[in-house]
Amino acid sequence: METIQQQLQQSGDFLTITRAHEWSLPGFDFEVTNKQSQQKSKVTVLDTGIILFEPLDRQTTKDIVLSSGVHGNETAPIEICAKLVQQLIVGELTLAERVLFLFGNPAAMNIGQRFVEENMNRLFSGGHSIDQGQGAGLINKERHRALLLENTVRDFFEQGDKCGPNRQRYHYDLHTAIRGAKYDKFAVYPHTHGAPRKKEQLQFLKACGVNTILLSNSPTTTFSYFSARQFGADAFTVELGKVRPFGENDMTNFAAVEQTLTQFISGQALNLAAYDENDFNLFVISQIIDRTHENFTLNFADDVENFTDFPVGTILAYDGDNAIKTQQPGEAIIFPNAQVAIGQRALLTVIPTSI
Ligand SMILES: O=C(O)CCC(=O)N[C@@H](CCC(=O)O)C(=O)O
Ligand SMILES: [Zn+2]
Repeated sequence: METIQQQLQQSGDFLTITRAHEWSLPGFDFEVTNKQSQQKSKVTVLDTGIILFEPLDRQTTKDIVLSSGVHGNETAPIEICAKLVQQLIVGELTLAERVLFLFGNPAAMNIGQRFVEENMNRLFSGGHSIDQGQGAGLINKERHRALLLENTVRDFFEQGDKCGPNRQRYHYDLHTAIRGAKYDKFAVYPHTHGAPRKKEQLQFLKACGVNTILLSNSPTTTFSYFSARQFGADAFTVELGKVRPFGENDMTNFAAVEQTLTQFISGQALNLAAYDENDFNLFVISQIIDRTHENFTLNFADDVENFTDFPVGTILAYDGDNAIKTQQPGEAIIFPNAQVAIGQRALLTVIPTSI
């Protein structure tokens, strides 16, 4: 019978293998040879949904994490990453840098849901071990998985330091949003604790088709903030459109991100456009509204899009008896979700800004 390794080497289809092993998979490694250049790379499967690519016998300067499927129903980024992984395994894509691909929550993918028991993107920076309403500690599989992802990213960046000097660390955590949006693709730039925001990163995101950026100014338990804060990585949550089931994404919408990630991984020149603030829609997060009551309701329709703004004083939501209102001109809604667990973020508001 064909082993999992043989299956992977022949098909390159790591996503199917990952989905067949929801919570764990014994590790293994092998070498691949690029069909054009004949350059060799090492492929290491560390666990289910966790696969590392390392160039052999050549210098690297970048350590790149590409994560997707931290929310199981956000399929477009999973399909984009699965294709890159496949191309690398079958030797059709040049590898110039160390790249770690993470498919976050395979069990949630299989049920077509955001999560199984708990929203994994609230479980980083130790969120996996604190009481968020259901008890403290590693009380469910998603908490174990978040800890594994944390440890994997830590090991990846630390190992990178042994691969050469002057390294740069990156983590793009790819998502799609529940609602449609006035700006189809956008990114959250995590809190930098005073460090300047990097225009070059915004230029890179623009090349990916993402020119709307939300600047966060507070710590969070998201995956991108974890990598930025713990390891000094240039890290972003990148929203690539709207949630759709597997197979229903119009992949032509993702040509720019696919091409830019391909160039990035394979060391091709990116030819980034010069930074011009007029090319971007920049917002800063204004209010973070948590659901603190059982009866939490949004005061606008389900089809109101992300980035819709409301006049000052508009009631956006009721948290129990507390009416939550817009406070500033141009204040717009992002990620509204009345169904989140009590204690979790139910809505963000943003206002236009500049850097
Ligand atoms: O559309 C929604 O309501 C959620 C989409 C999503 O998963 N967004 C991320 C953003 C993470 C961040 O703020 O960096 C999330 O809510 O986890
Ligand atoms: Zn998401």
